[in-house]
Amino acid sequence: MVRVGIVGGTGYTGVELLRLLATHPEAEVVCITSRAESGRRVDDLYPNLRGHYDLAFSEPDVATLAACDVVFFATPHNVAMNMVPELLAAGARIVDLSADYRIHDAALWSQWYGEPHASPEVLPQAVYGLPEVNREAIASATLVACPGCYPTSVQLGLIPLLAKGLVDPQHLIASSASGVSGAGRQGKVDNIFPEVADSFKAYGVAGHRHLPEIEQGLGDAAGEAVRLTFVPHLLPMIRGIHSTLFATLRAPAGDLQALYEEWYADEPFVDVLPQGVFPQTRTVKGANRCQLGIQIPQDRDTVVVMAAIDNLVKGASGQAVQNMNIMLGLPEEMGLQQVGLLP
Ligand SMILES: NC(=O)C1=CN([C@@H]2O[C@H](COP(=O)(O)OP(=O)(O)OC[C@H]3O[C@@H](n4cnc5c(N)ncnc54)[C@H](OP(=O)(O)O)[C@@H]3O)[C@@H](O)[C@H]2O)C=CC1
Ligand SMILES: CC(=O)N[C@@H](CCC(=O)OP(=O)(O)O)C(=O)O
Repeated sequence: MVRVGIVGGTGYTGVELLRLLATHPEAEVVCITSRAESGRRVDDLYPNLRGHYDLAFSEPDVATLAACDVVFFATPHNVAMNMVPELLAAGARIVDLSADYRIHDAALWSQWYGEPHASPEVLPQAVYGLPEVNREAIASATLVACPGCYPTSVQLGLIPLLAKGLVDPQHLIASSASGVSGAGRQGKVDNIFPEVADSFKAYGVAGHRHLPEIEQGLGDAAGEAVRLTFVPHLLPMIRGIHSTLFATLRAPAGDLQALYEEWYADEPFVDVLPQGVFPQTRTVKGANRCQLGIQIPQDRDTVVVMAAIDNLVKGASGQAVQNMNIMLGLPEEMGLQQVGLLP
C-alpha cells in the first residue's frame, strides 16, 4: 500500500481527497493535518467518512510527513513552498494542489501572489500536473504542481486549437464561472449564502491570479506567447466550473469536431461531446471528468469551445489522485471511476 499524507485535511479539497482515497485500492491515508482540528477524529468532522478512516487530524509535522510515500498539500498558497524542500530531501514525493509551484518564473509568481517565493530553487524540478499534456514528465516527477481549477478547464478547451496553429493566439477569451466551493472553506462574507444565492457576478476582471498560469500553459501549447482575456464569475451553486472559450480562426476551419475527438481519443478523463451537445456542470459533478463542446456559430470565424469540470475533482483532488497514480506507475484511472451525479 502507498502511505499517503495530506496537509490541510479540513478544507474542501482535503476532504475531497479523503472521499476519493477511501475507495482507492492502493492508497492508505496515514497522516492528515489540521492546526484548528488537531486531535479530532476525521469521521467526527466529516461523518460521510465513517467506517472508512480510523484517523484523527494532527499538527503538520515534517518528520511524520516525511515517512509517507506521497504527501498532498491541500493548503492555501504559501504553505507548501515552505515545507516541500525538507520533504523532498527526506525522499517523499509531493502532489501540491496549491499555486506555489505552478508558475515556472519566481518573479512572475511574486508579481501575482504579492510575496517572494520561499523556495525558488525547487521550481525547476516541479512538473505542471496536467496529465493530458505532461504525462511522461509526471511519471518521473518528485514534485507535481496541480493546475488550478479555472486553468484546467481553459487549457483543456483551447490547447488543441493552439497546438494545431488554427487560431490567433493574441486574441483569446475565456469567460468562466465557478461554484462557491472554489473559494475554499474559510469563511468570507462575500461567499456566505445571502451574498451569493440568486445572483451572478464577475470578479477579478482587471486581473486574476490564474491568468499567468493559463497563459503559461497555452503559450507552451502554441509555441509562442499568447494573450488571453480571462473573466471569472461566481455562480450560486456549490460545485462546478463552466468555461466558455472564444478564439478567432486564422483560416476557414476543417472539421474541428473530428480534431477534438481525435486529440482526446485516448484520454480517460476528457470527453468530447457529440456535435450540438454542450457540457453542463451537473453531468460532471463528483466525477474526474472534463466535458467539451465545440461550435462555430453561423460558420463565421469565431470558434466557441465550452468546458465543464467539477472544480473539486478534475479541477483539484481528482486530478491530484490522477497525478499520484501516474507518479507511482499505477493505472491512471485507479480510484477515479466515479460517474457524475445527475441531477
Ligand atoms: N476549492 C477549490 O475548488 C480548489 C482549490 N485549489 C487549491 O487547493 C488548496 C486548498 O483549497 P481548499 O481546500 O479550497 O482550501 P480551504 O481553505 O478550504 O482549506 C485549507 C486547508 O489548509 C489548512 N491550512 C491553512 N493554513 C495552513 C498552514 N499555514 N499550514 C498548514 N495547514 C494550513 C487548513 O487547516 P488548518 O488551518 O486547520 O491547519 C485547511 O485544512 C488551495 O491552494 C486552493 O487554491 C485548487 C483547485 C480548486
Ligand atoms: C470561486 C473562487 O473564489 N475561486 C477561486 C479560485 C479557485 C481556486 O481554488 O484557485 P486555485 O485553483 O488556484 O487553487 C478564486 O477566484 O480565487
